[in-house]
Amino acid sequence: MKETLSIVKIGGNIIEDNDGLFQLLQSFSHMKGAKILVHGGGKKATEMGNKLGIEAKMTNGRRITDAQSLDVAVMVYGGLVNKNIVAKLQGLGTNSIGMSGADGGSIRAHKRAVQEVDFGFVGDIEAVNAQGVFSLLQTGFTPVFCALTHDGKGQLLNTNADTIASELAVGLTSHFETTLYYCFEKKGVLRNVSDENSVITHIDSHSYKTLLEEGIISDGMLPKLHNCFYALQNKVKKVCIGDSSMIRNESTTFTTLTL
Ligand SMILES: Nc1ncnc2c1ncn2[C@@H]1O[C@H](COP(=O)(O)OP(=O)(O)O)[C@@H](O)[C@H]1O
Ligand SMILES: CC(=O)N[C@@H](CCC(=O)OP(=O)(O)O)C(=O)O
Repeated sequence: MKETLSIVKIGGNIIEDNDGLFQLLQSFSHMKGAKILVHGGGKKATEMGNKLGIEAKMTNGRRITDAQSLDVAVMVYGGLVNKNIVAKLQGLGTNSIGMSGADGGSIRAHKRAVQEVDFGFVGDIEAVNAQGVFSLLQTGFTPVFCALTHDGKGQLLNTNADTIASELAVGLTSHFETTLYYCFEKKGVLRNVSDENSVITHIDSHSYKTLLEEGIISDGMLPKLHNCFYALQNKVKKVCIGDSSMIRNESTTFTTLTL
């Protein structure tokens, strides 16, 4: 039987909340077995960009990344956010190691072709170096991935952190039985975004389609759900969306996805 692997993705709003982030990292530290943390930081990048006079442009939950925005993304995701999380996890006794997709050639991508929208330096993932990441896990490291990939020719690219998490989960199914947790500030996918208690506890491919048609899934929720189903279609064992109580096994109210 394969060993289990938990991949936890945390989003921008958790990262902005110091206490919430620390609580989440504590819970993550207590998780048993092989694990990987993937973080975003979109909000922080927008905030830093604003301070530098670089305005954020988003389309369908994805950032249009010109050369200046890419610099901000590299500084914020690969530097500020990643290194703070790694240091906090070290403080909690988890031997974490900060990773971008360029480190160890772990995630190669290509610059997205221009279609209706020119996303600039946004990377679509081509390959995950599962063997390399597996070796880190076997050595006892806990990788902490930021939202950056590389094209193998020297260019860093900005890739949505939800996508990084699902591609890692899929890539590592060759070595592990993988569970993917999307942690954000809400209890799960909500039927009504302004009602915290309207959690949809189960979504399958059929209800997903209906939720999209009804416009219940929008903004940042679009790439998240897309990535959940991509993972399930590619042998990831379990996918859940919820707040940090989900990974503490304290809450039964979160969203579970099935095909
Ligand atoms: N049906 C929905 N349920 C929950 N959140 C939703 C929904 N539709 C849109 N959203 C929005 O999506 C946001 C989460 O997307 P995003 O900020 O990209 O996630 P993350 O925090 O993981 O980066 C929520 O804060 C919420 O405002
Ligand atoms: C291409 C693209 O959209 N990249 C994302 C990467 C960061 C991210 O995913 O952050 P959250 O998880 O906090 O949203 C961005 O720059 O916003």
